[in-house]
Amino acid sequence: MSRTLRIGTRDSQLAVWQATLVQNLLKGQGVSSELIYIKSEGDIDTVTPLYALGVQGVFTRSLDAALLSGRIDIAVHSMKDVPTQLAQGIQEVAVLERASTKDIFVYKNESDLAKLGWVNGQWSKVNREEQALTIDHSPFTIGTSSIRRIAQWKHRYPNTDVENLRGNVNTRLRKVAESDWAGAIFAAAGVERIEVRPATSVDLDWMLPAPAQGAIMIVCRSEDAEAYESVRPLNHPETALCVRVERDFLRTLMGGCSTPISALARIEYAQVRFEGNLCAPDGSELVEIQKQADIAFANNLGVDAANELLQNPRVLKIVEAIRNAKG
Ligand SMILES: NCc1[nH]cc(CCC(=O)O)c1CC(=O)O
Repeated sequence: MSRTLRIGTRDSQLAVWQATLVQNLLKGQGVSSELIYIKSEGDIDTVTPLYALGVQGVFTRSLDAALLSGRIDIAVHSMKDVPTQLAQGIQEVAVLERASTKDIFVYKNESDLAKLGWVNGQWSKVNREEQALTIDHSPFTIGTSSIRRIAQWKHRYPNTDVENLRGNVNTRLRKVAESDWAGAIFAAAGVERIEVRPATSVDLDWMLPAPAQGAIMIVCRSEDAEAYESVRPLNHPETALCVRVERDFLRTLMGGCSTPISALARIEYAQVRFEGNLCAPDGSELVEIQKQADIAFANNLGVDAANELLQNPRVLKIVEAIRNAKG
């Protein structure tokens, strides 16, 4: 293809890193491209918690508009920020091989880790009631604006105060460093890609990530067959399958991003192993599910897991609580 593809990206360091990766991969396929920077609503308002911005796709809508108006040919997204329902006229082209899916806790004082149950380099089982006692009377504050992280954290550690923490990865790292909080939660993929993961951090193995966390998605206009053909070879089928299962789970339970719904699918020995959960926004309830299927039969795994959960009256109550919290 002789055309130079215009790659739309947000201008945060992480977004540019991801778009440059795509540019380099395309170059390897003999496809030339240039980066076009587009500001998103999520970058302009860096104060309001994401779940309170009230619209879906705060990081993706201006890139969608740039695609549809022909200013750019493809857009590169952190896939977990992309609404499960793509905008009309836009299609998924490729999902790159996934990086770490984990959430991590960036802490200030090592002594706080023991209170959280991190003993001898691993997470011990904690019991909500015992935990309530452990960090009772010593105010324990963490930073995050993710309703999903807040709910899972508070489910495990009920006596935590959570402070709003918005902005791109670098801004958030600086805010934590300047705060008097115990620490804050980040996606490992984000801090590892741009090589700013602090040594004072631990993987939150007990927390399930956002659907599609750690995956990069490339989209183009639905009718742009040429862009599709050029970019499609970058697709990593195993990652694409796993993130589709995770997003099916989210969409079937209740469409929308920034909900306290988590999901992770992994391929091991030709099996897709799926884990998902949903939480009441205040962390008081958590219901989880695990399911697996042979790769060849895994297409409906996310939908099936969600439908199985929806048979449970506790789940229906949580879904209701999530809807009301968003009201
Ligand atoms: N919502 C912001 C966002 N979108 C993607 C990432 C990190 C990279 C990824 O998870 O793919 C982050 C930062 C974070 O959650 O700490």
